[in-house]
Amino acid sequence: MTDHDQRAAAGVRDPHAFIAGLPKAELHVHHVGSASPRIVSQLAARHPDSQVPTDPEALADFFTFTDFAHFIKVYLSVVDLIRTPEDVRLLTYEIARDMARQQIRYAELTITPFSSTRRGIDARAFMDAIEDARKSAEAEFGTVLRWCFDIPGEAGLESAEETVRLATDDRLRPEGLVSFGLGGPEIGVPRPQFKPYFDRAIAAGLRSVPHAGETTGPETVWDALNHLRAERIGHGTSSAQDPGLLAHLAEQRIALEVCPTSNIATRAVRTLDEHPVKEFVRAGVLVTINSDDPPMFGTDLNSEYAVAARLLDLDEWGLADLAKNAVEASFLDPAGKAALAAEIDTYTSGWLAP
Ligand SMILES: O=C(O)c1cccc(C(=O)CC[C@H]2O[C@@H](n3cnc4c(=O)[nH]cnc43)[C@H](O)[C@@H]2O)c1
Ligand SMILES: [Zn+2]
Repeated sequence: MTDHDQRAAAGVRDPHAFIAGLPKAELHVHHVGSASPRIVSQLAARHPDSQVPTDPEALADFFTFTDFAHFIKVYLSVVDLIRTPEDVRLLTYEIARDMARQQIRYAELTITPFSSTRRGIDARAFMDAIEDARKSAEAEFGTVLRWCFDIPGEAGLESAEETVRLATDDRLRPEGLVSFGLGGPEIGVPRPQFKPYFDRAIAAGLRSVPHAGETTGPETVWDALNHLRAERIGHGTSSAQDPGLLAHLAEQRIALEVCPTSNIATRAVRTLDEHPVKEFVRAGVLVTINSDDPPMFGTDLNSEYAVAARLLDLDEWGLADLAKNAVEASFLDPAGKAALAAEIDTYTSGWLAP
């Protein structure tokens, strides 16, 4: 009996092994938020004065959040661990190693360069560090990385100006940069004020991918669409409250970057069973599954696919379709999209072959 026959005979539909080998793309994952305990320990060893614990149990406690504001406070203490271009390079390269272990073939990594340049890292050295890590990671692990530079909105328009400068100055702009985002808290940070910065980024050829509707209502998603010309929405959780918005997202093929465990960890959604991902799918919205800040939320992309399989009752082809949604919504070129979609199909057919 093959593995597949044994599983079928037992009536078992545990998707974990299938997901572990499924080639995947990730579209919503943060740079600093991807620092695993292993990476945090390495950085903390370099900077022993830091507030971040290195012991795994203490770190798990440290990464338990009371709300979104608390999450950002903790996030910034990890930002404080990244002090030199070599820290930036190490973090980026090690993230790619962790991605490759999960069969992530392509990732658009959200980076907040303002947080590093304002802490004194030279902009040129920062760009060289991420690009060096990107090239090494692709050569050594086979994972293709691309960058989304995001404005930390709560840090004000000064941060928007600096981010768009770093993203559009021909002498600085890194080769791997494909998109422009907006992160951090949404409450008290209206999206429309960032329109001029998104206009400049879009004019320079970058794609628009702001966070919206993670911690505020559907009007923030409309603002992201109307003012920031969003092509995908980071989270978009509250879109479920507005049927007209869901219809618009579905019709325009504007993907939602859904991050289920993140929404529970930051208390944006009460329980996984209450997560609106089912409503998105029912409305025909292009849903992609992502991990956001995986070690901080005790998850990884494979676990998020397992959550989606349960919430959406997906079989192997359903999971393959989910993986292909991410390919479709990515900023890969058409040949890259076709190749990754074909790899997903080949893997799935092989897995299900008798
Ligand atoms: O770096 C600073 O000095 C600074 C000053 C004021 C405010 C900020 C931020 O708000 C940084 C927020 C930071 O959070 C990142 N992030 C990670 N996960 C999420 C998420 O789920 N939703 C929104 N933002 C998230 C984001 O990329 C920003 O860099 C910084
Ligand atoms: Zn995010």
